[in-house]
Amino acid sequence: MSKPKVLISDKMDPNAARIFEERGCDVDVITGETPEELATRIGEYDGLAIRSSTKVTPAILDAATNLKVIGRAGIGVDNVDIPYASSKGVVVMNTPFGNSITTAEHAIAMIMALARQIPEANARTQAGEWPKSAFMGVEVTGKTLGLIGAGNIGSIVASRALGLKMKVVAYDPFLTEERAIELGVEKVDLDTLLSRADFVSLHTPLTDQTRNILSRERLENAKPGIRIVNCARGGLIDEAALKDLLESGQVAAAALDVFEQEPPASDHPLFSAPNFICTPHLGASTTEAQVNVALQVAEQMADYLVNGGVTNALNMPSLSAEEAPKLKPYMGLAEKLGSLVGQLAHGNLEKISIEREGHAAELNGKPITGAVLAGLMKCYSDTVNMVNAPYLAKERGMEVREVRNSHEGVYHTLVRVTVDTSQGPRSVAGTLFGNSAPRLVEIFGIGIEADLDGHMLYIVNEDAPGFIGRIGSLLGENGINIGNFNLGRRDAGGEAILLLSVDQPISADVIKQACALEGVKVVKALEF
Ligand SMILES: NC(=O)C1=CN([C@@H]2O[C@H](COP(=O)(O)OP(=O)(O)OC[C@H]3O[C@@H](n4cnc5c(N)ncnc54)[C@H](O)[C@@H]3O)[C@@H](O)[C@H]2O)C=CC1
Ligand SMILES: O=C(O)C(=O)COP(=O)(O)O
Repeated sequence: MSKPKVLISDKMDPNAARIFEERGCDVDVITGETPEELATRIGEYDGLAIRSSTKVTPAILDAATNLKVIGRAGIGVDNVDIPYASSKGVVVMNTPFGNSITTAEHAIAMIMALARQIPEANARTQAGEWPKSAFMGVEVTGKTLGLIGAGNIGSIVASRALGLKMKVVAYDPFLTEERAIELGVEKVDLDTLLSRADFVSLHTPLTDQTRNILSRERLENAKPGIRIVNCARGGLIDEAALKDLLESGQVAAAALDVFEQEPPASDHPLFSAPNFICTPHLGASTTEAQVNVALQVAEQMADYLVNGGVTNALNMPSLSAEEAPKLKPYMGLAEKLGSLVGQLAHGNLEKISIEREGHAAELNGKPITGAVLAGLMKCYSDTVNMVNAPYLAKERGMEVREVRNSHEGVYHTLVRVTVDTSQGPRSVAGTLFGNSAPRLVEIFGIGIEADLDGHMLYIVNEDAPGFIGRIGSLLGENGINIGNFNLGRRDAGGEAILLLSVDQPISADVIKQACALEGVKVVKALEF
């Protein structure tokens, strides 16, 4: 098998490339390309490792015909179109903790820089002035810091600010009272926060709910002389309003690490505003954080590409490196069962139930469900996989039910897939032989043992003497060699099933001839 290929398209610590190579991937580091250049190149890669500069748009994803995983060496993923990536079956991962301390420290540095006007004092001193009387700072001790967003980074900022003897209030709809007490912060609503805070620091992702959270109106009604720090995302603050309010003095000072448009235009209005300082999206830029996120993203991506392990994915459930090898044969079985149902069932499949029995019930069910759905929907789309299958199923209004039955039946492990069809529920079931070889053991209530592999012929007929000879002759006359012959029947003389594996695809003409044989009810060519 050829090695997975990974492209690192943003500046990343060299440890990332080293880990990819050590873990069995080929890696190219090509940074600074235009979106058009990236679109031309991306088709050859299985993995794309990025920071915030690469924008993974639908156009890039459409061109990424081999892409399986996008790894964000950092936290924010607003530069990746996750719904579109999901619809394309591409896993999106981030490294949610690797740079949080560093970013929190940057926010604290910004607070201190604003409090003492360090950047401007430095610039004028080095320019030959000694402007001692031009600068009068404020102490942070005893001041109130308002945190908008108290997740990983916000919590670290809170602990550092408390160490600086600030009082901390926080607005975060997902912050519980218990967690607020644990953090030593007071949970308040946004208006209260803005009316009480001397300093505000933003630590939310950019979403439809947080965009423009510091709007002109909110800034105008905030405590006069408020100082604002944004080390989260551009787009959270109305930049034009911020400039006006810095000029009027309503906002005493502001520090931005991030801008709505990055890089900002060289004549960005804020650049001429008083008491404004900024850094070029440096929140995560320390040696420690960059080593952390590079190692982590490469480990996670290589684990997925090489072993199927899933960690910190934003669009699929996690699957540990220990679980992945145990689940692999089950996913093979599940996909084949899904595919069998998809090929045999007619009409709209509105309800599907995936039942795990015995050993299978002890495993993480989500990947098994994803694989069944992927197999099932292969009939409708050739780009479906276990990442996008659950999304596609939802889009089609399919009701998916997972059932666990830890009780062991005839088989020590079993996966059963049942769909509701116009003729009532229809189910197929399979097991693993020797814990690794997928085997079909039942179709529509009839016991039959078969390997679902390659070209197959499925026949339902009336159980009567001579039929096997007739079908054997028919295939022989058409030059079709039978590899495997599997039989099952409901009862003697009743409905019987024949599942043959053959060495070549079966033509429509042969199907027609088989349909014409006496006692035949259904004939279908299957492909696995
Ligand atoms: N400047 C830089 O270089 C860096 C920036 N970041 C940014 O910082 C953001 C926060 O990172 P983490 O703390 O790790 O994320 P997190 O997910 O741990 O925390 C985000 C918090 O925001 C809260 N939140 C969501 N919607 C909200 C709303 N409408 N109002 C108030 N709070 C809301 C969430 O409940 C959560 O507690 C990231 O999304 C990223 O955009 C992260 C790393 C580096
Ligand atoms: O991790 C994040 O969310 C960041 O914003 C860091 O961005 P960067 O990797 O420095 O481009």
